[in-house]
Amino acid sequence: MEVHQTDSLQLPGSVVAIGAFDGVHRGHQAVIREMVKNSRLEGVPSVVYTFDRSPRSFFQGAQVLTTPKKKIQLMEDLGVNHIVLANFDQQYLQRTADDFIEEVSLLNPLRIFVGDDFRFGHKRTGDVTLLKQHFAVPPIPPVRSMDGERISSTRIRELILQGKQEQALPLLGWT
Ligand SMILES: Cc1cc2nc3c(=O)[nH]c(=O)nc-3n(C[C@H](O)[C@H](O)[C@H](O)COP(=O)(O)O)c2cc1C
Ligand SMILES: Nc1ncnc2c1ncn2[C@@H]1O[C@H](COP(=O)(O)OP(=O)(O)OP(=O)(O)O)[C@@H](O)[C@H]1O
Repeated sequence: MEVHQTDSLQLPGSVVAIGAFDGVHRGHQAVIREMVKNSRLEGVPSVVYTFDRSPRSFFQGAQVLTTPKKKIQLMEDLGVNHIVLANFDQQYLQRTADDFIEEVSLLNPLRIFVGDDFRFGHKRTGDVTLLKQHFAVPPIPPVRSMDGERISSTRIRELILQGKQEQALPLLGWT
């Protein structure tokens, strides 16, 4: 697996998943597995586009579940071919939604895997409706825990803060 900075990777075809993926929890794993499976079927490389720091930690000071190093290792274990690791800093977050679409276009994605609530670009102006005007975006079914609740990084952070590690760890699914 190769790790790239922003704007440095160009591919003639690919399948891409985008997101913070903090914790690489069971929901993230399902998305990435589906993306890797799809890339193999299509015979193109799989790419995860993510950030060195989760936007939620940058803006809201949220606890970080996985360091970039751990995130990269977990992605590698899932069979991902390329990671684009953007430095999520003041300069990067000024990029507009169109700038982001232009960068992702360098990967020539056949499909982009993102959830319905995915936002991108300065002040979160880009959404899935805009992304769908440029790329094919298949639906992603939510992965839920036994109690029926959607697994999320936020929920795992809350459980850890409440000292409920025994409930948080099974949601991560790699410890
Ligand atoms: C180019 C770019 C610029 C962004 N700028 C902002 C921003 O100005 N304000 C903000 O709250 N989030 C910004 N974000 C973060 C997104 O809102 C979102 O958290 C991120 O794309 C990860 O998506 P996810 O939360 O679905 O994993 C930006 C994201 C990208 C890719
Ligand atoms: N439980 C889940 N089931 C299916 N897809 C998921 C699940 N959780 C996250 N994803 C998808 O994984 C990608 C990355 O998501 P993201 O990093 O925003 O995770 P999150 O757990 O929702 O984070 P947060 O709680 O911090 O918002 C998105 O495309 C999102 O839709």
